[in-house]
Amino acid sequence: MEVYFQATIAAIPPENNKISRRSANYHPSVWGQYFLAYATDDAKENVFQEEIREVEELKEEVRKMLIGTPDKSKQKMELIDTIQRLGVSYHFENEIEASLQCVHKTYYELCDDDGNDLYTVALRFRLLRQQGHHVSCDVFNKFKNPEGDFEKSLETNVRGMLNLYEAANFRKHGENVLEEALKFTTFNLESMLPNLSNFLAAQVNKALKLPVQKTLTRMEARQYISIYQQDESHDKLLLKFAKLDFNILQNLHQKELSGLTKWWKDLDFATKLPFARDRLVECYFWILGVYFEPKYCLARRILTKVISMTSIIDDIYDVYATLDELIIFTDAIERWHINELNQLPSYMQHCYRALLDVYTEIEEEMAKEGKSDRVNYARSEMKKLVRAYFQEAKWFHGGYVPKFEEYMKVALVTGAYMMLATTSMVGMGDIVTTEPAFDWVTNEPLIVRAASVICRLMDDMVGHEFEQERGHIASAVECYMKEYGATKQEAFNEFHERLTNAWKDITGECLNSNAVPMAVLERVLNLAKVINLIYKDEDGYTHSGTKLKDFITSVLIDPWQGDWGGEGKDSGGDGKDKKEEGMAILVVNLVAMMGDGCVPYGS
Ligand SMILES: CC(C)=CCC/C(C)=C/COP(=O)(O)OP(=O)(O)O
Repeated sequence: MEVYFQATIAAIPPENNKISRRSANYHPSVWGQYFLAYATDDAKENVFQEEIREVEELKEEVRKMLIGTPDKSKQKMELIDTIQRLGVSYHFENEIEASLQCVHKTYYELCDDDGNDLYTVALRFRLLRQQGHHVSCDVFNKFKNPEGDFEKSLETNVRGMLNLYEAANFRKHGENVLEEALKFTTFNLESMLPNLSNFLAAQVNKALKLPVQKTLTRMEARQYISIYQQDESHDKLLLKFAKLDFNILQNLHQKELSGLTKWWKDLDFATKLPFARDRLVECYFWILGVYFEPKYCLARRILTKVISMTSIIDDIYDVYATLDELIIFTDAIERWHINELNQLPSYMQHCYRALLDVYTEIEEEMAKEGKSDRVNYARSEMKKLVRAYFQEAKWFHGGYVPKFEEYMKVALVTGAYMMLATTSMVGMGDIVTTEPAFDWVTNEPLIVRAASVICRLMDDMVGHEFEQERGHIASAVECYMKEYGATKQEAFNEFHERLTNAWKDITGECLNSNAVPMAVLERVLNLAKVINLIYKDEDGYTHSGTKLKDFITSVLIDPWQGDWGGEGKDSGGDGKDKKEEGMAILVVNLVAMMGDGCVPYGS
């Protein structure tokens, strides 16, 4: 590595006194210090002991309901699906896994018994694949006529069609029957949409926009609770439990975010590095998509700090720094030692110190569990990322447009998903076995490459025009168009195909999880889901005042209001006012309730 940097330094002229810098004019933070207000308050927490007891009781009732429903029945499948969509399945992981294993063992007989009940066959298929169990898609062939087309009679079966659509989204490569099913169901669901009741139309619309395969648990819970309570046959107890649990998790997350806001405020990047995106809350939401469960609070805190630092570093490389400064900065990160500080310009010093501090803190945390060796993997991935940032900076400053594959080789790293996938495992506790799991993830397994492809292509498709205007390295779009003499539309068509393939790769890898546990694969899958949510149609992270602000409000600010039984309403509207309405601040002592060793930040 050192030889590489010496050679580069020699080729670069000395620093110019008149430095011309780019600017991206990023908007300031949407949130400022809003979440500081949610700091832990012991006095308030004690007030809600009653709610804690109630939720615990409801949880046990739901558990009984789950255990009491026969494993192989259609009712059990529906109950599991509802529990998962309501966002409460993390309480019943063992019960659900045991039940689905049981179904998996007799899968083909069960599908035979279902006859032509498409709804149940498709639901079972999806639930099993979602859980990482491989089952064959041949079970759908029986719904085709002798000509090889799906039966015409299915076209009026909305619920069957909807389940087949959701199942088909869990296809891997080479599953033609599912390819056909996806086309068939998408076309028919779109055509029947104007004639459906409001209740069904809401479900179909939601599925067409985002299939279950790509939904994030907290976002899905927020939306599905609304849908479920409109279903006349809904279970009141389950609905109440889902709403209360949503509020409790929201409260835990608010408190975590309060602690992180304090950390961010003290760093004061907004003043010291005003050219950079100030997006702590958006970064926390990103990582909340990766893991929301209380047991991952340490992992969440680690990864939020790392992604927030990455965002700043990305802007240093992409927007502000001169190439000369980047040479020294890249070298300093490679050496990773506080002694490097003095040679850096003062704005870089601030970032460098904060970066080293974050990893030192992680190391100290992990040492308590005897797992500090994991941090070496994370640090080395950060160095790899920064080397790739530097490579892109050299391309930009040299006016070089790489060939498409040459670009992708570097840009898959600069998307940061390889680094984040590795770092996501650091704080996950004993589910990760240090050596095999970290050796696996740092060797760029297919699932991590596929998530990186999704990240890079989605980012470049929505961001390339804005970036080119202010001066930025050629993106995948420009590289592809230049190399192949293609139009923008042709480039986009190619990228859409690559995105579809990447999702199939991810599904396939989740069904072959021999190398690492499903809990680890899920983090990578979730990273892909987050970029898909935030970067669909626009760069919602950089321009975070619209779409992403609404997502954050719905998951992190608006609680569910009273009337837990049936007609409870989605609070909507201004979260701050609602927050002050009593139940809105469900200040619960989560440490006591979850009993999982989760310590809120700062305590
Ligand atoms: C996944 C991570 C690290 C998220 C943090 C924020 C970030 C760097 C987003 C991509 O920004 P960008 O569109 O400027 O990225 P790039 O410069 O790589 O195109």
